[in-house]
Amino acid sequence: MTTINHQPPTNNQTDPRSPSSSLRESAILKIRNSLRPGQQQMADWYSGPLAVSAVPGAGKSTGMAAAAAIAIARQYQRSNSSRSSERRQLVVVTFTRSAVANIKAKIRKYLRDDLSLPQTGFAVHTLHGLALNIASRHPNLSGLQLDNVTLITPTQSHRFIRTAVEQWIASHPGHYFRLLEGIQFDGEETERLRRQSVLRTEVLPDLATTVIHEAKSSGMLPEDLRRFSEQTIDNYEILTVAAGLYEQYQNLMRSRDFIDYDDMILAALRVLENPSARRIEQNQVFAVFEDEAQDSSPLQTKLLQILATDPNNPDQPNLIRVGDPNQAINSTFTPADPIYFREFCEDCNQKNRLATMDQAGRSTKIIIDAANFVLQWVNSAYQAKSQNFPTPFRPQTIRLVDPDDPQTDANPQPVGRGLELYTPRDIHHTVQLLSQRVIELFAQAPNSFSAAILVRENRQGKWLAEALAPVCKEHQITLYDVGERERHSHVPQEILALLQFCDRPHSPDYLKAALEVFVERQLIPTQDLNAPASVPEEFLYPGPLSPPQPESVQKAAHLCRSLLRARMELPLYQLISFLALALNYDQAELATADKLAERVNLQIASHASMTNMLGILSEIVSSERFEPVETEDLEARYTRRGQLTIITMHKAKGLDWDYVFIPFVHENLIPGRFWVPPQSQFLGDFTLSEVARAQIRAALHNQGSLPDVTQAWEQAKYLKTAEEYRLLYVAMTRAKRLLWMSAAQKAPFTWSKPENLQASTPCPVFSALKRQFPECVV
Ligand SMILES: Nc1ncnc2c1ncn2[C@@H]1O[C@H](COP(=O)(O)OP(=O)(O)OP(=O)(O)O)[C@@H](O)[C@H]1O
Repeated sequence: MTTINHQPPTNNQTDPRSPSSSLRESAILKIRNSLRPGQQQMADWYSGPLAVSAVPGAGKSTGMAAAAAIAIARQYQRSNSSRSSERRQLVVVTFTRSAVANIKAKIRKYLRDDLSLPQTGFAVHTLHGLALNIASRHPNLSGLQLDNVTLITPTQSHRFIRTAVEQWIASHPGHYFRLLEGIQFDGEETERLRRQSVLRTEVLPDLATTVIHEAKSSGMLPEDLRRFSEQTIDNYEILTVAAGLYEQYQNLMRSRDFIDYDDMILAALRVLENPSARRIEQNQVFAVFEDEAQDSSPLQTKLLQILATDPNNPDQPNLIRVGDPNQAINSTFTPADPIYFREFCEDCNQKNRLATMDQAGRSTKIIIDAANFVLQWVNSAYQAKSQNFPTPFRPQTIRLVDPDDPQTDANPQPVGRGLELYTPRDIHHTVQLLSQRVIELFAQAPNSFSAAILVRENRQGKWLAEALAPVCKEHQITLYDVGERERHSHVPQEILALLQFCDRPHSPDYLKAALEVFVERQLIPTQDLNAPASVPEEFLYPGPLSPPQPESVQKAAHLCRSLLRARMELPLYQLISFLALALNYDQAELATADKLAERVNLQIASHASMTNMLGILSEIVSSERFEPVETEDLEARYTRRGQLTIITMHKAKGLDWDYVFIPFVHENLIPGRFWVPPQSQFLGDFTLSEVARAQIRAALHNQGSLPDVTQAWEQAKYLKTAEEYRLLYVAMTRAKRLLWMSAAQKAPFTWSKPENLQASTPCPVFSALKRQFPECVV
């Protein structure tokens, strides 16, 4: 472990003779002694940059809260002794809103109970919250008039993205035609219509959303992208297309006073470019502590670095960044890239300012052994395959804590074998084995343990929740499906899609969007929707001469016609409730739909028309203004004792449970692979969005010449599988006493059709675990 060169500042020191200061010093010492060595290094920080690279369960959050409280106490002393009336504060930044609440509570507790200080002198924010704060304090510089702007999240189906695509197509017929031709095309009319639908509603919106986020949150403008595009040669000129889409989107946003999350960061940075505003902001802050630093994008990092800089000592930002590059699980869908945090760690290391927290007390020994094994196995498998890419994990071994560790029951005793590896016959057998184990565990001590099932995607969770419900009911085990709660947020969007279709059934886009909702709700089988959507009339009302429709298409058409009939027959105010029933919503979703209906009907009461209804709903769907603010402490809700939580691996990050079940460790999902959907294979064996993303990353990381399409696609595939393995590592390290994993011999190929079972290969590292830990194979 590296020792930090932490030196108390000499000029501003407290008068050591003062009784209150020596009391405070002993309180600080007491907190420090309650920390383990790595955490103490954080607590010993006085100034300058410090990187903390911590393994899972090392106590990052705990250490950061203690270090923050100590830093605040020292700041009090400093300003008291200099008799300055100016109070600078500590800014703590973390990734999610629930983590904000958690850290805030911990810091307050240290200040109140241990240090007898007022619970002030600090602020905890998410990065976006911090940026918004700065931007709104200086509206003239940031250009953000908060009363006027509307915040949006540009998803693929967002109307701004769709409009940007349409506008780009209209002004770039040549490029568009090249895409339409793809790798081969015989000019056949139905195929042309189908390809148009794929490009307009799938490929280009996907390219736009990916590129806009990737480029924008790295500080790239459309013209930067255009400049980079000159370095690439490919038939479609993907980066040029991407730059065009980005430009259209920016124009739209600007003309309507809309902003996205990246704009918030950019707005704050604009403020900080101004010397006097920068000074004002910097003078309010004495240091910045960042948790989960592996998840920050380059612009976010820049924001923190500026804010943490003391204008009187600009070379040494007072910045602690804590993270774990091995838990970076957002890089394939956000521009966060563990590369940046790794770089910060290396920089700090050269200055002897890297602390490594490699001891963890969360899990029992065998779980730690298993996680270490996975890390090494994956790294060596990758090294054997290719030397061209960095290994998925930073080599780092989790160590058990010392015997005198402050955490009570650190590295607890295992329950059962601690690690249990199952190979059920099929997923129904998985449910049987899993429920047996759950019943046994809950019977032993019903309310004293926490337990969770971690799934890779919400559809698995939904299926499991249904399969487990009867058993849980019989044994009075509370089942909490986190995904179900989230599904409610889709209600307005789904209702809007169906209403738009009812309003204009002959629009291919609206028809397709409605069909997508049916597929998502599993009311019709998964199918290529572009074909029916490109000929709405023939699809809805096939004439005697039309070619016969396959059964899946007939079912879809039937469903669509029933909606249109309802539109004709029902009064407007009943429409939303009818659609909710047609979508087979569960109780809670129905309640959400009712609430929505009530709200919409109230707003259109004086002018009840379909147009007004659609207007109000689009507003609700496309702006974030209406998003319910989470007030509940979600982390506590997810980890409640005596409850079986079903949660995705992504959401489980940062949390832990006594028993963790990971039931579907199959190769097709972990590590999975990128595949090109059949409908867009006419463009080639790659996706435009992933190629563009890899090229932008290469440009950002100054990797010399940009990769061509084949190389970029290879890089994208590498990034994806590397990240999936990190996700598995995060999932495994959530367990304290029992880690239960399984890979059934038969599983669905896709979880949109869980009933279609086929022979399924386990994730390769699962087989390796079985060989390495034969005593754990059940
Ligand atoms: N010094 C300590 N004394 C007592 N308990 C501790 C200490 N440090 C950490 N813990 C406990 O260890 C567990 C893990 O801590 P924490 O959640 O802070 O880890 P983390 O490093 O943020 O984990 P991860 O990165 O895996 O999310 C928690 O239950 C916490 O209460």
